[in-house]
Amino acid sequence: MLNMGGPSTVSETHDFLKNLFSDGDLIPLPFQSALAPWIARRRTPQIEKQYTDIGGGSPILRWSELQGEGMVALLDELHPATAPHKSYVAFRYARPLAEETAKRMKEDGVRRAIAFTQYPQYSCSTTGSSLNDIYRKNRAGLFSGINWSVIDRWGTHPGFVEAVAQNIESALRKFPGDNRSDAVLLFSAHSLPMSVVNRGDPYVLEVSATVAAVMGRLGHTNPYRLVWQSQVGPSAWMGPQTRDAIKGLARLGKKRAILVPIAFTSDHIETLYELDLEYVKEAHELGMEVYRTESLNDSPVFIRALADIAVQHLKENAAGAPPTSVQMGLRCPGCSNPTCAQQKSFFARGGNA
Ligand SMILES: C=CC1=C(C)c2cc3[nH]c(cc4nc(cc5[nH]c(cc1n2)c(C)c5CCC(=O)O)C(CCC(=O)O)=C4C)c(C)c3C=C
Ligand code: FES
Ligand SMILES: [Fe+2]
Repeated sequence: MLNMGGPSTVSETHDFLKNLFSDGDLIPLPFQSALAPWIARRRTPQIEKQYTDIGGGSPILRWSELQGEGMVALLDELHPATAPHKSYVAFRYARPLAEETAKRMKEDGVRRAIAFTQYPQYSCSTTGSSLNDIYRKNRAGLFSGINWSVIDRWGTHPGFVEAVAQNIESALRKFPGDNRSDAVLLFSAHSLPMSVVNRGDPYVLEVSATVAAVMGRLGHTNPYRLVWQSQVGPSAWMGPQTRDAIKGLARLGKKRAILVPIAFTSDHIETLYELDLEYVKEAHELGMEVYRTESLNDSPVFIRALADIAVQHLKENAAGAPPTSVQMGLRCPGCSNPTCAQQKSFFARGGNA
């Protein structure tokens, strides 16, 4: 289960940021190995405060383990042909990193693994970076003997869409029935630099597809927009920004909105800090009544969806389907990262198969 991870305790924040700013697949910097520690050190106090304010760390490891355990328990029932199943978490920037996971998999004698991204929508900066990481660690011998296949995206899977829709419906019930339908649904996803969007990264399209599927499932009961949060630094990022959108809606006289985090499956500082402690509060000051939908966290509908996605993948695999999706084979038209090409051909061969 691939994801970026987060510092489980406040004191791990610096290492998390150092790993993040060292990732050339996410943020290519000149003199990266010198600049990354410097930027990380400078940002640490501010980000440490945010993790302190949300309860002393990121809950992502706890949620990932719970989701993984729930998923494999269902998998043993739904797909006994490949049982027993076991889930491992591999984070890109926090413990457990791929090295640690590789070691545990080796100890357990794993021969067959699915690299299952926990980002619903594909971006080369997220899932792509995690796959590049596994590829590099494999080249260094850490995953030797393991055959791989990949679940690279699942942003329109009906079970995932259902889990999000149910959380929206319960948030909407916080408004009295007669003014529920004028509440604006603001789907909010982590933004991307325009340089990445313009390289041809599929994320913006895929997040839009999730939003369209969720609105279809809800029967278009409410007006909605897709907005983008958490941009960092001075360059141009995908917009409109979530904060500006809320201000704009308040200016237009809108009184009610629901914020829907749509590109991340568990709580993190963006939901618990940025949305809850900043934007919801600011909206109230502007006279709006705003709630946020629950993150998927321990949603049984979501855990069932993860199992269903894996079962579908295993069945297709048993029927002779290739180890990666057709879509994963295509590099961004503007890609100049040689690792992307090597990684794609490695996984298309089934890893070490
Ligand atoms: C699926 C969501 C995400 C995409 C796409 C994404 C792209 C992306 N991010 C940065 C830079 C930073 N991101 C940071 C934190 C961060 N990013 C995501 C998700 C996505 N990022 C999350 C969930 C988090 C926070 C973890 C948490 O607990 O909330 C940070 C560090 C925080 C900070 O210093 O402000 C940076 C930096 C880039 C450049 C990028 C696309 C190229
Ligand atoms: S950046 Fe998208 S494939 Fe390389
Ligand atoms: Fe990010």
